[in-house]
Amino acid sequence: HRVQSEQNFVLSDGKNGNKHCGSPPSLSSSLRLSVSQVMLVGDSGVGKTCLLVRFKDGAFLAGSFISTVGIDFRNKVMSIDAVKVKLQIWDTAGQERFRSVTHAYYRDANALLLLYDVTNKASFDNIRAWLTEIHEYAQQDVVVMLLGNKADSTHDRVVKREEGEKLAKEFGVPFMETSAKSGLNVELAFTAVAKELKHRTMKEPDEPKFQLKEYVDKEMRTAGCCRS
Ligand SMILES: Nc1nc2c(ncn2[C@@H]2O[C@H](COP(=O)(O)OP(=O)(O)OP(=O)(O)O)[C@@H](O)[C@H]2O)c(=O)[nH]1
Repeated sequence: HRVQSEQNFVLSDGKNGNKHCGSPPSLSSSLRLSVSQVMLVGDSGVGKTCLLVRFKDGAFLAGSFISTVGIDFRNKVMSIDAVKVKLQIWDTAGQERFRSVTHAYYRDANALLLLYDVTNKASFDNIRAWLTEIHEYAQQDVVVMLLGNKADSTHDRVVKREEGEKLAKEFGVPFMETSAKSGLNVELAFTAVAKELKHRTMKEPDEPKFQLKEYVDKEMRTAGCCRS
């Protein structure tokens, strides 16, 4: 498949060549490491691979559409409040025939980015089925965020932003529109999830609980809903 997998993340302290692998190091706050698994799910063609490539490489995969086979992953380390958050991001195949492969990975996911394509009504209508599947296979406390991708395609749009907002509200999940092509909200989507996961695993006793939905809503308001 087009995305090359990465494994064995190593965090180096950059001073004397010491390396800290696996479990969170406790030397200093700048070396604290939170590791989380994020899965991209949704119908085939909604733009899961492109979203991941945009986030990881800052590029858009233009040209012919090559469907993901099975599952693939890439790592990205983000700096959240002086903590290194390593996201292991699983790019799943949207095609029905790979569904059993995807099911096997749900259990280990800490967060799910559930995508539909704003130019494809069926992909939006299928979100309910995806949420049922998530409920069945994923951990009860998994973080779920709904993303309406391809928001750059103004002429081909068939799903209004308000429809996405309404569906997300019904299921109590945060929502934003994204574009792997323009970069709209891509960084924000992953940052929001990384913040939530970091707070869950490394919350200081006196730190207030992080409110993911409030954070997303505030960031969207600040940016006038659209930022890349
Ligand atoms: N205009 C536009 N096109 C996009 C965007 N994201 C993806 N595409 C296009 O949509 C097609 C499918 O993108 P992929 O990322 O391969 O879709 P996928 O969800 O990974 O598909 P599967 O691997 O089959 O599950 C490609 O032709 C992309 O170029 C976007 O934000 N805007």
